Amino acid sequence: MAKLQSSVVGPKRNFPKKNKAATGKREKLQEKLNWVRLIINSSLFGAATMSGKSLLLKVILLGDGGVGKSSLMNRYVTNKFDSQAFHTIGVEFLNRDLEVDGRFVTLQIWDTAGQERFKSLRTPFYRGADCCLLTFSVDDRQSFENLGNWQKEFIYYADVKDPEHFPFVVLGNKVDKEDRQVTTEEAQAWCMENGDYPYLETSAKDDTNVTVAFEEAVRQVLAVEEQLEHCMLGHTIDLNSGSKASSSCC
Ligand SMILES: Nc1nc2c(ncn2[C@@H]2O[C@H](COP(=O)(O)OP(=O)(O)OP(=O)(O)O)[C@@H](O)[C@H]2O)c(=O)[nH]1
Repeated sequence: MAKLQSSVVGPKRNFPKKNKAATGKREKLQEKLNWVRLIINSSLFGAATMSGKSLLLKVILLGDGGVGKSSLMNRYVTNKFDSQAFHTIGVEFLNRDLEVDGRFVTLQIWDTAGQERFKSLRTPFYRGADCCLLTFSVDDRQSFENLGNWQKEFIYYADVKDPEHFPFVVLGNKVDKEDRQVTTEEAQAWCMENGDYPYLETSAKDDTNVTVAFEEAVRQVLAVEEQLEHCMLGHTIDLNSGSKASSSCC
């Protein structure tokens, strides 16, 4: 059903997680280069726009460094998993075409750097996102406790006008691991309290729920769009009768 379209146009990750010595000149130069490429790339795309017959949706993965954001994106788009993945610097994105409930969608997945030191490199790319995937790792309690900070950071830098209705989806990744520090019930409770968000437990390694997670993101966006369309239709004026059509939702 889904058509693969793997086009890496964002920056590459450049240094191994444990090799701090390699974060010198080369990294700074690479960051500058990434900025230029991303400013060009991001200016070419807008949120929820039509490209040909397909709807272009921008979804963004946020969460602490090392929770598996890049691995989820790569599993979904290229069906590959790298157990020696590198930290992301700034952001990168991949596209994949898919069909959800009869709608053709080009999903533009933006993967961000979770490490605090890259904050200024990732936040400029939040604007225009149609959905935000808040990600933590079930074997890392701190990453779960930081979800609220990620949610706030996104709302602030994406300049979300109506946070209560913005489609967030929460992902508890690395469910293949045995040393869990966060239970399913705790995560579900957080989602319920913070906006009744859908919660999915994923494993980029085992390919558990990865497709389901991205499809859920699309469904959430489409549901919001349908709601908006419904509201707009509700506000059309019937010129024949001279009266305003009734509206109950907006
Ligand atoms: N066991 C297991 N390991 C995973 C899974 N997903 C990612 N990993 C591993 O976790 C590490 C971090 O994965 P990344 O995908 O780079 O994490 P990230 O969230 O993109 O990290 P930053 O780029 O620093 O923000 C890598 O060693 C991955 O191989 C998973 O589902 N299960």
